Amino acid sequence: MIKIAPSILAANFSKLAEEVKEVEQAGAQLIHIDVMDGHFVPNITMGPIVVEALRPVTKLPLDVHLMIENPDDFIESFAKAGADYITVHVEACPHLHRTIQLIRSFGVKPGVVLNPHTPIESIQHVLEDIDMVLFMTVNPGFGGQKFIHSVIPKIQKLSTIIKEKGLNIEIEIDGGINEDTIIPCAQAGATIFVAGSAIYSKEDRSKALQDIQEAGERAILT
Ligand SMILES: O=C(CO)[C@@H](O)[C@H](O)COP(=O)(O)O
Ligand SMILES: [Co+2]
Repeated sequence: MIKIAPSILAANFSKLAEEVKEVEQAGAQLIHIDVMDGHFVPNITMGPIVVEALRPVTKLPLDVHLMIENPDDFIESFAKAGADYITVHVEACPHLHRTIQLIRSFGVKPGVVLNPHTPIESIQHVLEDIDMVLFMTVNPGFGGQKFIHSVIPKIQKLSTIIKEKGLNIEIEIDGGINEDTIIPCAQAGATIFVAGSAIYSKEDRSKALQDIQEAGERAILT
């Protein structure tokens, strides 16, 4: 099954609650929250108070993507604010196994994010400990960028390893996802797709979301 996680980075922040409710009604399965610190990535966005404010607004899982240095310092705050998934960049975690344990200690599902150039070998020793791998298909920091196709072989490779080992890990894709780019990612084995501008820039968000989801579902049937 193909799940869509709209990224609120592309939403209208002056009415964020309505923007979240709209995509929930349209059939979204998660809400993706992009946290940027101006150090790990060249942009600043939102912190735990936004997660806390959105928690009562939706029943959907909150998928918190931390693009920050020293994520260990903020995991408790995001967990207590209501995150369901917390994903950390392998490039920002010198003690990745400890960070994953810390996330799980708060009852939150841990995930690891790989930048487009980062090999999957960097996470091979934590695969038993995580619930999600998030592949960046743009360089993190901004919405509305162009999808990087060279990530697809990595998705295929990890998907094969997950099947061979019988692991229960979701593969999520983030960056430049639309009706066309979802196709090779779904065929490579990904199941969760973040979409920011491809949903929130459209007048009919419901149709945009459903078109992307249907394109992904068609891709795995053919
Ligand atoms: O994490 C990020 C960017 O760093 C993403 O979640 C973007 O917010 C996705 O936006 P689109 O590429 O779908 O517009
Ligand atoms: Co993201």
